[in-house]
Amino acid sequence: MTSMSSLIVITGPSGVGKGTLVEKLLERNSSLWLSISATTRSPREGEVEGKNYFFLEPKRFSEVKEQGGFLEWAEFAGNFYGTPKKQIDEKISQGKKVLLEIELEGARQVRKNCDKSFQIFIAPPSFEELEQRIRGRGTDSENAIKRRLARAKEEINAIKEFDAVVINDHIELALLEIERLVKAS
Ligand SMILES: Nc1nc2c(ncn2[C@@H]2O[C@H](COP(=O)(O)OP(=O)(O)O)[C@@H](O)[C@H]2O)c(=O)[nH]1
Ligand SMILES: Nc1ncnc2c1ncn2[C@@H]1O[C@H](COP(=O)(O)OP(=O)(O)O)[C@@H](O)[C@H]1O
Repeated sequence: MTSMSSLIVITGPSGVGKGTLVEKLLERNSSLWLSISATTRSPREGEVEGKNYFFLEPKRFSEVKEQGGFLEWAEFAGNFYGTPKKQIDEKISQGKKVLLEIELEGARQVRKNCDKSFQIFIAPPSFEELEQRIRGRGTDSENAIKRRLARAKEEINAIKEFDAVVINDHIELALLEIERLVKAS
């Protein structure tokens, strides 16, 4: 089975439910491993260093970037985000499927630079519902919400670039669909 993908990329607009879906996927599938990204964004209430992100000062982020420490990186809504290279090869060689929950530019870099990835786009049932979810989450400033919604339009326009699209309407149905795709990838 040479066609198996060990890198699963999950992309989709902010507030669509990526974090919620990924958390449940990890609980239910022990063969999945989530890559923890580095970011220059400030931690939200309840976010934990090393669990949600590695929170880095911009200077430190640049150093890691210059040293080639990121598999991919991108700027999103005024902050930098990157996937640390360390551990990814190790987890793949242990037989894990590695999940990357990243935005569009990062997904494009992975497509270009990595041998084989399977890329899933998570779409909202509607733009209105997306806005309600971001606002309902209650974690972001009005400015951050506006930037995320503007970016969401560009991301949704890139939907055709992805191997599969899953609409996150009923969460259990979305999870089953992602699990089916991951198994088949
Ligand atoms: N390219 C890239 N994007 C990332 C990485 N980590 C997180 N992201 C994306 O950055 C965007 C913003 O993430 P975050 O600030 O946590 O906000 P949220 O999506 O609104 O919860 C999301 O689309 C994430 O998927 C990474 O390592 N690389
Ligand atoms: N299928 C769904 N139906 C309704 N609300 C959802 C669904 N999936 C996630 N949510 C809610 O939407 C909000 C944004 O989800 P989150 O996982 O933080 O999104 P993302 O990681 O894509 O930014 C959260 O409040 C979450 O509980």
